Amino acid sequence: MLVLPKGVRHMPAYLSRTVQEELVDEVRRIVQQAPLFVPAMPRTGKEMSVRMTNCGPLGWVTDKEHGYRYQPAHPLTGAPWPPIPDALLDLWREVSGYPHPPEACLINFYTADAKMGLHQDRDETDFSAPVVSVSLGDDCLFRVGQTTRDGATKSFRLQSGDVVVLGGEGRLCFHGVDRIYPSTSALLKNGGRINLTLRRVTKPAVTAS
Ligand SMILES: O=C(O)CCC(=O)C(=O)O
Ligand SMILES: [Fe+2]
Repeated sequence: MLVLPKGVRHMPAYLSRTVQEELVDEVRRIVQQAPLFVPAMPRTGKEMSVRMTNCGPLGWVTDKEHGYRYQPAHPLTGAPWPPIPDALLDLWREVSGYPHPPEACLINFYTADAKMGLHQDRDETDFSAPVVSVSLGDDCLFRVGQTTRDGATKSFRLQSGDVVVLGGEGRLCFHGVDRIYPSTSALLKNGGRINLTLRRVTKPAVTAS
């Protein structure tokens, strides 16, 4: 049995094929309004291999000049990001254990040769909310480590419809995508993998009771 760090949950086949197809349709609609952009690393300007867009009140972006950040508008069009689809808000309510909605949904698109290096998700101010991530399309080899970069890592395959939650002690675990397995899913007509990552960015305002 694969034992994951505390707070890291892998839920295989969590989403039905019907819900996966609905989400792909939603992503198509989002990409029409908020086109995929090429993220670049801070300072070096080195381009990442994934293509990205977002939905939600905030979107995660990165470029050479200003680095990793969240902003309410698309970096190329300046338009607000489209709303997060209800199916994803439902998923967040089911699995997050967090009483406030997510603010950002990063949409990563991987072609057959794309990957994502080991990193922590730490551009948010509220780490008490988990990161909830959905896989659609081709399988990938996902790697999860500890909260330090040199900690031991475990690798496992993510398939279309799988959900991963990084929460609690696992919220800041290093993770990345080592490779895509081409032609392992028929969900996306032209192949590739879509990853949807839901995050709470800001601490909710304290309301008087
Ligand atoms: O594609 C994935 O499964 C992970 C994506 C990710 O870690 C991120 O966007 O921060
Ligand atoms: Fe991440």
